[in-house]
Amino acid sequence: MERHEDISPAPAAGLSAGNLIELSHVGMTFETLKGGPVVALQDFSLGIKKGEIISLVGPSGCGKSTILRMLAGLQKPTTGSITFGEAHAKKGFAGIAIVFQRPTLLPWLTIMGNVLYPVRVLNNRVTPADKARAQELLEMVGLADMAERMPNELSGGMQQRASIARSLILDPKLLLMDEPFGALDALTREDLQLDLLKIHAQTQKTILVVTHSINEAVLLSDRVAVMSARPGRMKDLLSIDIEKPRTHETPTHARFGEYALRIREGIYGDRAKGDSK
Ligand SMILES: Nc1ncnc2c1ncn2[C@@H]1O[C@H](COP(=O)(O)OP(=O)(O)OP(=O)(O)O)[C@@H](O)[C@H]1O
Repeated sequence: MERHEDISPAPAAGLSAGNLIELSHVGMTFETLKGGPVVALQDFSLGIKKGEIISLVGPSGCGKSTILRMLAGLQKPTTGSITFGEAHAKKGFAGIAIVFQRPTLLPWLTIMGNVLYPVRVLNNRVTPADKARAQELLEMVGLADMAERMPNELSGGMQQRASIARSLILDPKLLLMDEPFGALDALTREDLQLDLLKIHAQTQKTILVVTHSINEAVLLSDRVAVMSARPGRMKDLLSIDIEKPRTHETPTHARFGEYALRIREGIYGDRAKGDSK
């Protein structure tokens, strides 16, 4: 619970208007035992705006998870700086929550117990108001009737919904999602993507999503940050101007295809046009 210790919260006054967090010329070099230094990230700058969904896409190994870990306070950049505003103003780790690719629910607790777990850890007790809030969140993610079930009684998609509910229980300012739907089948994945958009419309959370899927990035995002191969740098930053609410039909819009192609070009260069990946 001390994971933010090594990144001092800078005053919110250091942030540009509308930004929740800023990464400024961030670099990360890992020292390895045998292979010498690995430059994972170089000169990466990004302002994350309050209330937006922003995706990071880029080739494997370009430093997406490293950025996420730095934002979570689990790693410190070797160069540059990260300015945290109100995301760190909350008690302990409560300002930032993470959803991983796997649901990581505690198997010995009910779904309600899992959603309430961060409250129990933070406050050492759970109040009726906390329980009511947990039930609200379970309703929001479509699990209203599942509160007393055990995790192994739920499908993978339902477990991931529960972990999204759990991530919201402390009302974080920033929600970090690391390939959150990567382990799900295609249809379940689509459902959860659209449900995440509904949750975002209701909560207006600031959400950063790491994804390997270009279509997922376009569907979910207000902006997409495209990264180059390692050492990861910002290659392109697009605003996705497609109307909301987005639906199952959104990917059929011409503009959706144009954004996807531009991202593909950012990642693959000229190869993108003849590339069916
Ligand atoms: N602790 C570490 N020590 C040494 N190298 C590391 C360490 N963590 C990450 N790296 C290297 O840094 C680079 C970026 O890793 P990172 O996991 O951030 O990439 P990524 O874009 O999330 O990859 P993927 O899309 O495959 O999940 C990779 O080359 C990785 O091998």
